[in-house]
Amino acid sequence: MSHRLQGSGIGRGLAVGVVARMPEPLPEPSNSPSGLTPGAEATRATAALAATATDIRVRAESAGGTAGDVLQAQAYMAEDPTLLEDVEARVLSGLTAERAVFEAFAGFRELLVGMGGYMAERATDLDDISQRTVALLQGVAAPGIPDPGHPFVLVARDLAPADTALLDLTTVLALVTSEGGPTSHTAILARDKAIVAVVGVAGADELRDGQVVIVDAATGTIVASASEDEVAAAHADLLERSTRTSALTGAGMMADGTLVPLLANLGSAAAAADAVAKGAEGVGLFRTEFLFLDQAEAPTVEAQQAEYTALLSAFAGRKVVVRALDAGADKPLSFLNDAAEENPALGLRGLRALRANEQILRDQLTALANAAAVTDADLWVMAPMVSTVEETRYFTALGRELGLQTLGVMVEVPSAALLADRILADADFASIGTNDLTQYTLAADRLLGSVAAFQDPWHPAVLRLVGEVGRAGAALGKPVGVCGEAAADPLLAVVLVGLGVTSLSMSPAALADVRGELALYSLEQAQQFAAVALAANSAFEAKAAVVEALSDSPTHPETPTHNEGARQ
Ligand SMILES: C=C(OP(=O)(O)O)C(=O)O
Ligand SMILES: [Mg+2]
Repeated sequence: MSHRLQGSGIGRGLAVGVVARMPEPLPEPSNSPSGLTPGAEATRATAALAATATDIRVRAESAGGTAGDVLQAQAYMAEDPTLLEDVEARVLSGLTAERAVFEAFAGFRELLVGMGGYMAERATDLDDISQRTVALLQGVAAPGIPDPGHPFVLVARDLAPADTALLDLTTVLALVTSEGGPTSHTAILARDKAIVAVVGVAGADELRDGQVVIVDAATGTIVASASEDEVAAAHADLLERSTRTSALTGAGMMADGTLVPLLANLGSAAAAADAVAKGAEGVGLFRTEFLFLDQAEAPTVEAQQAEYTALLSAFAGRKVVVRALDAGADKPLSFLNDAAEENPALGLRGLRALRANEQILRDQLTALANAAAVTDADLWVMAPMVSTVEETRYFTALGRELGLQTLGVMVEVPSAALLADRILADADFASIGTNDLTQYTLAADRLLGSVAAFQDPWHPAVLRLVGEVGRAGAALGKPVGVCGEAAADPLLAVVLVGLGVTSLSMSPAALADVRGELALYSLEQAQQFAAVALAANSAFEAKAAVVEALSDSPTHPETPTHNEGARQ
């Protein structure tokens, strides 16, 4: 008999296949004393860690894009001086290199897990480095992706970034993990590679090799030991999805011709070409954090200018929205966020941190103005985590002083949404960050698995705030975008447009699905769906009510699956 398991779905794909489990980790290295000198063990340990870092870098280069960035960050972990010192100290106390690496990484892992949230979700990255290095020292193969000789659904406790980044999508139909939250690297990479994935699945440890499962990311469910009828229905669903127009390109447009520009969220200029190939009409959110990560101090104006120039050159004649550095909370930077805070998400982050270090902001805006002057893109610059009208005035005035023309703010805090009419009187545009807006509206840490159920942008409280901003934008004739994950949910994207949002920005992998869904409805229908969602009492009810409303809709296909992007 089939039964259902539940986790957090990444994307909206569907897959049917047999389970192949990731092999168990290597056994713990023995802690009997070393037969070699401490010096010799130290050399073995250092060489093995360096080789692991090099190996991960090679994978980073072959993966490229977001996966490459994630792996580069993991390679830095393998070279972390504090960890190396810890390993050396353990070797000097008489341990073997294997045991010293194992213990040092386990200690650091505990520290990260204790910190919770984003840091805790990096624990898998550390485990992976430890396993690879110990395997290297023992001369055995590191546990890796299984190869059963046919396509399969990969089931694992969690996957290391190196493994997720290099998954062979011709054989891995879907990914199911028992650990990891929606912001773990596994989830980020799965989203980026459009892998059908459900993470944090309670009971996934019971799934066995060869068992037939149906993985539905849209609902976050796994049907285990699926019956023949269930498998047949899933195959019919897959067939129906494959015939849908999921690879549309061209301007984002509703059925009545209303244009809704579909833009890309990017983290590096190197990702621009892929975004253009996937149909991005421009960039709706360029996250500049990566330029500042792993640095002892902020990059120079010249270094930043080179990156911004490369980005703008890839989008000549198109809109590119760059966000000023958003440091703090889940993205701490040593040179900006030095004081310990009890509640960093409510602390000196985003524009607040920049204001406390104004030279860093001035340098960044100068680099952007210089890049805009030598390229033909339409550069818009926005501030992160703005919560007051006064902050809006500060940012737009400073940007204008430094030569920038189009200046806006991110609406990520309820206060900014509620006063959107006053904020948009000063700002040229607003871009709603639904990830943070949901976190702050529902008072639920966006990185904490235990409150993940609250972190749902379908919640009518969040939608009401989006509607406030949409209304203010329409009254003042100012554009209002959405660049949080909500924009990548095709059905929610339609609702957002109905609430007055004028452009949507998302991971390039999501563009085709959103474009296809928008094309099914007129603006008037989107407004009706928005009204239905606003009238609900919960995120679940809001979505269910819209699904019901659209099934009555004349333009919708007969089977309202609205969950494209299936693994086919
Ligand atoms: C787009 C957003 O910003 P980030 O995810 O980078 O905080 C958001 O908060 O929705
Ligand atoms: Mg944000």
